[in-house]
Amino acid sequence: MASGPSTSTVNTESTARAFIARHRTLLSLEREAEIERTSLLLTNCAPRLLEQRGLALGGLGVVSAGVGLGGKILVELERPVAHHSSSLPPPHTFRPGDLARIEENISSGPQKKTGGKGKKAQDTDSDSKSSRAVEGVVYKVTDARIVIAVDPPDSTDVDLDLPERCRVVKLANSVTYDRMDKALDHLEKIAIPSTRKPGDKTNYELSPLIRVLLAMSPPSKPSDLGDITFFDESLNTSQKQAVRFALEAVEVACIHGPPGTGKTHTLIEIIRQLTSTLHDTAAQKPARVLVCGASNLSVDNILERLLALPPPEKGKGIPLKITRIGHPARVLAREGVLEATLEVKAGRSDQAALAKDVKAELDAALSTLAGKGKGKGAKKPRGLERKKLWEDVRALRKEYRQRDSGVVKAVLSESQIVLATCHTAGGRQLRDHVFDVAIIDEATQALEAVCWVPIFKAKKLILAGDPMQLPPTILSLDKHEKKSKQAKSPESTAKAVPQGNKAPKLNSGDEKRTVPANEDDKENPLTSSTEAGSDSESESVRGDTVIAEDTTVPATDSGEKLSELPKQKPAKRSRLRPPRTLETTLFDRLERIYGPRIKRLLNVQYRMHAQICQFPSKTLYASKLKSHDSVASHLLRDLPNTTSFVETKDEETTKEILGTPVVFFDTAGCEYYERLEGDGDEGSRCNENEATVVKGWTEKLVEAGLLPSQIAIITPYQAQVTLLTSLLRPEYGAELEIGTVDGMQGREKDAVIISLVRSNDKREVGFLKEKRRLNGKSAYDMHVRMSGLMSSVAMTRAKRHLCIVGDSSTVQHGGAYLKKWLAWLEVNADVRFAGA
Ligand SMILES: Nc1ncnc2c1ncn2[C@@H]1O[C@H](COP(=O)(O)OP(=O)(O)OP(=O)(O)O)[C@@H](O)[C@H]1O
Repeated sequence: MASGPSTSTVNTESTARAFIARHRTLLSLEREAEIERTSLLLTNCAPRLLEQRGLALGGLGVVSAGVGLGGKILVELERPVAHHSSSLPPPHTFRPGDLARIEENISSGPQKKTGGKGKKAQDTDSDSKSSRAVEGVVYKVTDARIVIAVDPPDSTDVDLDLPERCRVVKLANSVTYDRMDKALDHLEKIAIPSTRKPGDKTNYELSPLIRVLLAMSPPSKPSDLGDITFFDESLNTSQKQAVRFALEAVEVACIHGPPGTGKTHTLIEIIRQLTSTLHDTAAQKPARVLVCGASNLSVDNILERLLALPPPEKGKGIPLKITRIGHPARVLAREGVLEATLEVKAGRSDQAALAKDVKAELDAALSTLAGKGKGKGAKKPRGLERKKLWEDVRALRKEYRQRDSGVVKAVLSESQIVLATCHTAGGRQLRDHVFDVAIIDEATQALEAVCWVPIFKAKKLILAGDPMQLPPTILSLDKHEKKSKQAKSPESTAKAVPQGNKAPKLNSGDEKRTVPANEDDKENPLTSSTEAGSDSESESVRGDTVIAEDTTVPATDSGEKLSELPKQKPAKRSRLRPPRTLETTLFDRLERIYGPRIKRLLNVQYRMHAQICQFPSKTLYASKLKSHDSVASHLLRDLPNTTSFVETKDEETTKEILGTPVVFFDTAGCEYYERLEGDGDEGSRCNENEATVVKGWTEKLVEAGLLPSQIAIITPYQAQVTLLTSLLRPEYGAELEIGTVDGMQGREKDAVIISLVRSNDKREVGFLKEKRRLNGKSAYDMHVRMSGLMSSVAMTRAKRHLCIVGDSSTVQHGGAYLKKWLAWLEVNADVRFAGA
């Protein structure tokens, strides 16, 4: 009798099938949302509308266009003052790494598609022959300028042909989605063998790591590494525990690093331990490590720190061979960092010189074919001569490709540590490379599908992140979510959030998660067939409850051995469940499946004054987040640049301005009402009186000796950012950071001022109608941003001083979390009457 697949295999396969199908659906919605946002460019959309939505910057002039970055041309653009009242562009969404097109500025009317030289944009409009367009990658964005890195024109003798007045428009980037789709296809073939094509010879290994990630097997018992000699002895106990945990885990380890707790510090030690040549014994070999991050910034942050490590002492190991993969425009332009890029390293090798020669020959042949060969009056060759030249071109192209990929292979094969963003790890350069360990930093900001790209290349996975900070930005979320939330008032959302000490799941994501699945969900075959009501969102693992269970072991400074840890209760549920939204990250999911045993919490923070840390620690980290002695009592008055103020002013004045960690300017009763900027759904809020209070406090801080670069102003509304920028930039310049919370994640400042904006006689805060003006954030998202995200990200940026300006009587109606925060402020902050 032929034996068919067992019932458990069928069950496992059907679970995997539902999981992958759900991911595919969500990703295709997300891709659609992204295209919808940028497809405005491909429709007859007025440039003004694109600019309003932050997707285009018009009226720019080319300042310079020089070669840099591994042969790319850096085109620097700015707003000429002759044509504009201010050289500062309006708020926009351009960030380094974005795909963008430089095109001729057409002052009004529908957008025209343009052809162009260099890397040509698609020319779909025959009327636009006169206009030129070039595509590239945003390299740098400053207050007044934007720099785009573009490929040089194909032909060596043609300069970039750029219009005099330009517009830069943002383009949809489909590569990331393609790679995620590919990763899901690959996963499907691994998990469900019947989906493989007949004759497919690819090795689809269902490795122990993948089994654990798909909840097919529990994680193996950790190995016992015995005593560990730490490279960095200054690591604190929780960091050492996390290092040991990551090294001893067989398949997967998660490191939970709240703000300023040395997540990167810890990762560096892990990388050093993994790659140490001191471990080159029969039992333990130096590992080959792929280090990825959700963003280029996180990757470069690690790269910079690795490059700054001292070389090993003589006879104690060999220097690490490190290579960074990525478009040079996306790599941090700092000394050393660019040197470690594949492009620069490959360009330096001997083989590269040969490849260059071939490229020169190829370019010359192409020029001749185009009738631009050397010598006066060169003509296009014809007949046999032309045929022969084309044959040469084909042969040269082949040779160039071979030589070029040979160069890349040579550099990468000798690299022990390779760094890339998750999706770049899916590029052709790493096609046949395998690694012992993949590390993903900022894993709580990465979509799960993109994490699978590096996972397939490794045997073991280490994730680092903080599930209490901003989740990945999801554009498609609001479409589905809005429907379910519109029926709900902020108050009803607040009710859904448990109060008190019991199980206050109050965090950046929780407010979304507290909303139960609605009728839409029930009707949705995807969610209903997969128990929409019991998926990872409604069973959120974030918040105090889970962190309270975190495995923080009474420790010695050497860090505990995992094998000695008390046995933990197995997690109640260990099933692979299709996610309801893409906001459920791999980190979240693993925590839900395996419980706290899958992670270690770093519990000492090195950033905030203890009082600034108190509220987030209590509400987001179950009071486990402690302040290191070196920062627990640090104040602005301890900064060297405030010394002369301290020495010349009386104690009361010094304390008022420089000696108070948390100040709350409460505008309740002042009638400092907000204003809706723009019309209807397109509008954003601002509050002029609040902006005046912010300005006044900034002035006081600067008068007391603070540098503008030591201050950040954060507010949830783009209109308030614009207003504050116009009030403060002329005086303090770009050094003073003013922005929404998104740009501040992972950053810190000595003083942070938060302007809450909302103030109205209806006491209304939630479900704001700020449409996708800046980050594709929806009405619902703005509500969340006012509450959980504001706290977990905005307030944890401050090192020595946090100042909040807002109307307590309005803002406390913005949900349970804000209410709790304002109550905490009333008791713990120095509350000052804003109207005074
Ligand atoms: N063991 C330690 N001893 C002293 N200082 C430390 C230690 N660990 C981290 N720090 C300091 O804490 C700060 C934050 O460290 P790091 O940048 O590694 O943290 P992070 O968790 O990655 O930060 P973020 O909150 O930005 O994600 C740095 O100034 C670092 O020098």
